[in-house]
Amino acid sequence: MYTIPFLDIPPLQGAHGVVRLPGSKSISNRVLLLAALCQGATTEVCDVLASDDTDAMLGALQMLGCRIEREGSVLRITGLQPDAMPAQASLHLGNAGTAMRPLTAALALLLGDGQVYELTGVARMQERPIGDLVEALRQLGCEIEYLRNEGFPPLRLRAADPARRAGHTRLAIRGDVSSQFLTAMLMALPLLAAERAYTIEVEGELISKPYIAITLELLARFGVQVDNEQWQRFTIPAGSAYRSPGQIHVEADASSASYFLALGGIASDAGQGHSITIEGVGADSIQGDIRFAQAAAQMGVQIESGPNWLRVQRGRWPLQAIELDCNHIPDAAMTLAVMALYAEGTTRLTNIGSWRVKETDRIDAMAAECAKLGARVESGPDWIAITPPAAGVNAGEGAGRGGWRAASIATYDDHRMAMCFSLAAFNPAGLPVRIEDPRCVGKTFPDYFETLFGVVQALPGQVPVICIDGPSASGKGSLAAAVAAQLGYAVLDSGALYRIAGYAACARGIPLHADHAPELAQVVQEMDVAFVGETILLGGEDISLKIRSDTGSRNASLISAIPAVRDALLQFQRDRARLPGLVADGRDMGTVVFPQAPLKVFLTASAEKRAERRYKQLISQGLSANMTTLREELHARDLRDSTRAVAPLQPAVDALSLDNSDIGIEAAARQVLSWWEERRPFSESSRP
Ligand SMILES: Nc1ncnc2c1ncn2[C@@H]1O[C@H](COP(=O)(O)OP(=O)(O)O)[C@@H](O)[C@H]1O
Ligand SMILES: Nc1ccn([C@@H]2O[C@H](COP(=O)(O)OP(=O)(O)O)[C@@H](O)[C@H]2O)c(=O)n1
Repeated sequence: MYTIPFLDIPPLQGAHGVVRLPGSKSISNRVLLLAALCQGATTEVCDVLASDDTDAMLGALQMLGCRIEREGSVLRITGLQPDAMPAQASLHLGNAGTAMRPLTAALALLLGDGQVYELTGVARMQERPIGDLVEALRQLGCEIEYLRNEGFPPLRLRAADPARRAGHTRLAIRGDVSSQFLTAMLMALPLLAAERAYTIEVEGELISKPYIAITLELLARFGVQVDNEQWQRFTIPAGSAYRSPGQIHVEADASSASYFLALGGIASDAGQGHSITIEGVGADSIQGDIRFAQAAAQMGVQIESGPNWLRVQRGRWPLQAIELDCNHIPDAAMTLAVMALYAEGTTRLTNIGSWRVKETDRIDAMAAECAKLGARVESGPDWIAITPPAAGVNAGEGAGRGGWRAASIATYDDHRMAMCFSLAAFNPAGLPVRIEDPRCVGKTFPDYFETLFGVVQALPGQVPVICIDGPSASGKGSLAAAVAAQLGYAVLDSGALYRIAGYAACARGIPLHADHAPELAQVVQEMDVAFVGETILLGGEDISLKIRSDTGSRNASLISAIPAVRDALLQFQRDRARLPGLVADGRDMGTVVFPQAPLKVFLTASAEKRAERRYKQLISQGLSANMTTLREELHARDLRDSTRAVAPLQPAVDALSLDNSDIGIEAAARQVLSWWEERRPFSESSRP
């Protein structure tokens, strides 16, 4: 997961490969609660989603006394025993609607005398309505107080008054704000239905029926058969009780699949034999969002499917604009809005009023961010219409007047905003896209960007590379790591490669001399190197520290002067340029390996400072060091590195110099990041 302030996605071109998606959030949180409501029984839940929202549910269940054991991808959950639940509890449910609503209902019915529970969440959760659910529960005699604003969490629950509850077996609930209210009641009422039936009347048109279908399907798997009369009246028969299915499998998230269905339709060129295969969810899914596939197909995407897989390719191109009532796919419909950026004509999505009460007001958010990209957007209380930017780059100010603009996309703490807008990186203008606060995908798909980068290709030469070259111990490695951490980029420590090469050659007894160039190049080609975090393995042997010794440094400097060795390492280094970007440090990153890099830094520090730093570094690593020999060695190495015939240490003509003798690593990183920012197109162009 990228836990950085923003993630820049370079312009992308193609997509091909296989993705396995994480478990469905809707199924995971329902199953976790249902398993917890099977008193005393143990349920094995396989492939449950690991995310912020499921963590919120699991944390709450654990606090209530539920036993939860994890073994690989299986969670073993032993149901709550009401008499063993704590007298008081305060549950923080983040921004997880799928935890807040059903837990409110189930706990309101479960609480016994003297028990008092408080349920709260993040600020946005405190703006998400829950009044209709509370009203429904109050019809059953439940005691629920609003602790801040009427109609919104946080809530305080106390035991229901049995006298007031008696005789109430019918209740009404609104169905037109959030289907989660009905889901919550459907999951809670079986706790009361041992002796009498309960009936729920839905007031108003029921939105998001597919989510209710998931609820009913899962209730059936846990032994409760609900009678569904036309989606308007639901009866939980007398004698209902939860029974653990023993084991249950969570299918992959169909809403998450929408991004990859769109991706294939936008970027997997069938002519080149490219496709995106999605594993873990398929045609027989119980999730309503699987019907996103039909909407995508309507826009021209080619989709094949089987029981547990989907395969997708680009069909019609550009995509076809559509007009669609999206009530059946409220979450996945956001992906259609971004696909609309690649369609011919205006796409109009209607009946999406529920977008306004989700993680953010998604209609406003979607409108604002599509406009930043240059699209023309209109919207109303429950609809949005998007006309894509013209194909070129927008030179002027203002949205909707011309071509594409490089935008910094605000994500409003909404995972779906972040995932949707990653697809804007395929814009025909070849502009990068900045996704602010990419960590928000943790709500349902923590590794979304990693999964995306695993199957997409950047435009040739468009993976950003920042080069940091300079003399020994000037701080290149530290600076590269600090800059890369801020941007979510990988690091190439090219010096380590020469150190490893020197070590490998010595281990084979080959003199580090130009006379042995062919054998040395051969050794380099055969090196079996693995980088595991900070650890470097050569043929399985941990050589991380050994190559940092004085001898390791000298050997690296000697072998690196041999052209055949440098040639042998060239492609390997270039191949490290991977999405979303790379920071490369060494001697010739800017001059030889990545001559086209958009930012090259030549890092220096005084000889005295460098010797001191290296001395301290070696001592702290437990290696021996002597200041006098270190100074001499550094001097000799600088001389050798900068006077050798091939790829000598020297600044690239377009490199920026940074002397960090008197500034720390953080200040140096700030300087490099500010140079980098100057080279990014977002600051001028993303003003709406
Ligand atoms: N700006 C700085 N100020 C103080 N110490 C630094 C600075 N930059 C790096 N160092 C320290 O100097 C040592 C050498 O830095 P390193 O990044 O390994 O240099 P290089 O990769 O250029 O050989 C490390 O112990 C590091 O913590
Ligand atoms: N791109 C590079 C990186 C390192 N090298 C060589 O490899 C040696 C060790 O590199 P390093 O970056 O680990 O050295 P330090 O700066 O850490 O002392 C250098 O002295 C160079 O001779 C190179 O020739 N080209």
